[in-house]
Amino acid sequence: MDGTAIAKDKTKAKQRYLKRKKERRKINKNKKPEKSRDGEDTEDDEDPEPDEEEEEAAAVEVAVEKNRPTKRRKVTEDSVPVETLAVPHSKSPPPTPQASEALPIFPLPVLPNPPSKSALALQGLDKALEDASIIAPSTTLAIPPVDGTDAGTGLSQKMRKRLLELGITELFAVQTSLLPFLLPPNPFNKALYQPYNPPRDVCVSAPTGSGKTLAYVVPIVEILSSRIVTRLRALVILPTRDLVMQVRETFEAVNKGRGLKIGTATGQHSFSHEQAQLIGDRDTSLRGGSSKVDILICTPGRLIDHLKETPNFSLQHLRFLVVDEADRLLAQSFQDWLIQVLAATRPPKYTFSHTLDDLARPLSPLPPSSSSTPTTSTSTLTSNTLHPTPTPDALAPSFLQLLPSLPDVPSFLTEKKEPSCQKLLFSATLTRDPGKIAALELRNPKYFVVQGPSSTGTSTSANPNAAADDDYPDHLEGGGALLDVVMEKFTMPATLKEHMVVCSAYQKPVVFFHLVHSHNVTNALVFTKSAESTDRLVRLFGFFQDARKGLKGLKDMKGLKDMNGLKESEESAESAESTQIVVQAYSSDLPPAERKSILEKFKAREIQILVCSDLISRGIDISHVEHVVSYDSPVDMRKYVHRVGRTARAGREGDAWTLVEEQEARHFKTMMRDAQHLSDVKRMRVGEQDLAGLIPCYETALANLKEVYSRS
Ligand SMILES: Nc1ncnc2c1ncn2[C@@H]1O[C@H](COP(=O)(O)OP(=O)(O)OP(=O)(O)O)[C@@H](O)[C@H]1O
Repeated sequence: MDGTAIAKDKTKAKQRYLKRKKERRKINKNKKPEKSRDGEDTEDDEDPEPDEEEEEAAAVEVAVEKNRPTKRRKVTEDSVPVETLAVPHSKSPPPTPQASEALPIFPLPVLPNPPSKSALALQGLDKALEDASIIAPSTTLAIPPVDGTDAGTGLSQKMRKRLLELGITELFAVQTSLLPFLLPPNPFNKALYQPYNPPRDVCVSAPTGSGKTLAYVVPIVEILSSRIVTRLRALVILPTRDLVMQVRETFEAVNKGRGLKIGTATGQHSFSHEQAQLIGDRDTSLRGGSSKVDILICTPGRLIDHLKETPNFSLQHLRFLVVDEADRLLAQSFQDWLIQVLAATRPPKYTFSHTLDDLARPLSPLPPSSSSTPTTSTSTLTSNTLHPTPTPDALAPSFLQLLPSLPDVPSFLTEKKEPSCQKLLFSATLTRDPGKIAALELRNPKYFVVQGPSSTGTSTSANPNAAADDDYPDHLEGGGALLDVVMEKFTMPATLKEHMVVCSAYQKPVVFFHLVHSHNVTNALVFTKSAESTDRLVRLFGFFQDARKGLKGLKDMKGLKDMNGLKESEESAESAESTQIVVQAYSSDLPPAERKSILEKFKAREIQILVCSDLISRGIDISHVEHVVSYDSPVDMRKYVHRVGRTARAGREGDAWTLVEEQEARHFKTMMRDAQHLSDVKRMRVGEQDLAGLIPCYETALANLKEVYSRS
């Protein structure tokens, strides 16, 4: 706007201002204006002439207003009482002229309180989890006498007899609930095939060493014992070979006298050797498959190899699919193993329009995307394509559609049938990741959770009076225990004692030696972060022991009793000299046969300390393990739970020691605090005076180790 325009506007504004003033004066004259008693002018009594500033303001207002789409009034916070904001317009008293001009004040934006972790955890909670059976870890149930009733356990006389022979006199918590569920009284629900009323899937979360293996081995043996023809009816998938061997032993022990055939596939033997163990007929094509085993225990990699390349290897007859250490296996995407396994348990989406040639074709180990691509083959049954049709019992009911049939005549053959495969998932740290659980395509899953008294709210019967968590919905039974499950607060064995020692990196090996010599930490599993770390610690320990022996020899030779600086070392050497501790490395670098032999020696107590990486942190069950040392502290809570769970199994006592380097202490404590577990881990202080006696031998061992590494 140029100067002339502003001047014009200024004049117009002034004229308007004067006009309004004149009108106001007229009105005031008519109203007989009052002078205040003290002579001050009332509000309306203004200067006869607007001063320069007023004019300026009026001019600027005009200029600004021209650019505004609508006129707005400036409202200060003080101008309208806050309370009026809460009153709805319709109910408020007629506004005063000033109040009516004011716009309501809206509260300043503030961030809402963040939802609590527990509230977040419960969002979108799976219905199945809401209905979980929460079992107190202390629950037990005596095995009913062989000649009596099963007392609701579902166990047959034969099974009760066998368990008692194995020294099992009572059922552990997880078994007390799972056995009756998997072995219901109704024989139809125990049938090998249940095409019209398939069984519910099961997810089990129970602490380490709480007897999950028997909880699935017993029902599988019970139900499969009714079979007449051997078919592959139970598939157990585990993450490592060592676990496969261990679970096989349990199956063999329970199956004794039942005649079920048990096989393994881990890649320990040649592929053709395994094929010969698993499949009876590899030459003819059999739509129903062929199996020499009733139960197959395997690792996922080898299983996929057989699905792809072993003729007549079929999962159509599966009654049980067990995924043990489920969270670990679900984290492995190896060859999409899960998708392939699930697809192989379902019938391909074929129509009834197959030629008999289709039936004569070799059984494709993996039907091409069996669930997703329907075949397009058309029916042309001619006499020269006729082959002997497979007997119906060779096919599982849900696969009967592979038979040539009479599509226009509704019959039991055409009625929809579900695969009878019941999925059983187990872990001490079962995942709650909805994506991973969804990938399993569970059928109406039932959760069983063995959970200790909750620290977060109302709990299992073991702690009914615990304070309720505010965020916890009332309708959820099991109270805070379920919240703990959802928030992955894992339950530890009640008989486990946990300790942590914070030390410097330099001190760590000697703190370990101190634990061995002063706290009798033998019959121990020691976890390191890598195979290399395992190797270094074992060598260092060897040099340390040699140095102590040397020191003892020196003492004997010189008859030294009070030699300055050596006294303490001598004493500690003396205390350990009687027991030469055998320490052995166990790592993935070793060939399978050697690993097996080392484990056997450890079980036979020929080795007192086994140093290993996390290779055997899951599932391995060695009853005499009294101590677990996390020499390198675990990076996450799951690892911690599985490591410490190698001791204090089946109700036995055990100690877990975690050596935490100073710079890792914050991470470790935060991890424990987040899992609401920090208060359960007792801090043990190891002072310099505790280590002084060991330092000379440690220094010697370090020097020797350095020399070895500098040579290689
Ligand atoms: N009812 C029982 N009575 C006595 N011992 C039992 C009973 N059930 C299981 N056990 C023993 O308890 C030990 C631990 O069982 P198991 O290996 O099945 O634990 P788990 O729950 O699978 O542990 P992890 O999560 O570490 O794999 C085994 O030695 C097993 O033989």
